[in-house]
Amino acid sequence: MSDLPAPVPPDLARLRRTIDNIDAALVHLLAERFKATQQVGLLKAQLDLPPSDPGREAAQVARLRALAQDADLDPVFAEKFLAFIVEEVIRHHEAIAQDHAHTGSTQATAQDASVGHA
Ligand SMILES: O=C(O)C(=O)C[C@]1(C(=O)O)C=C[C@@H](O)C=C1
Repeated sequence: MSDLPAPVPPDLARLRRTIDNIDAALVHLLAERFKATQQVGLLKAQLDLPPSDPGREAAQVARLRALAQDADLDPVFAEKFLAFIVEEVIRHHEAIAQDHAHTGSTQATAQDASVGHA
């Protein structure tokens, strides 16, 4: 019996490299999305708008479900994935609004956030 790890079959290794590339792209895409929503949170706090917008979310869900269907992705999964992200965004918006309420101003402007200074 050897302690060496079992060799990974070439097809599995190739597919895992593709998966790793896709996961990296997802991380970068999510980072960009959160940079944009950070600016939205600052704007909403400055304009005294509520953190969540159920009408906007309903439109996003309808659009993503249709896109998912066209792309052969389970629309239920697409909806859950969006809800997971939006829930986190709303938590961020609430924290920014609280900060704004306590200090009288948000620590960064939406413009600062757009160039990565937030
Ligand atoms: O578009 C907005 O108003 C946002 O705050 C962004 C966002 C999103 O992450 O897409 C988050 C919360 C809202 O309920 C709707 C959408």
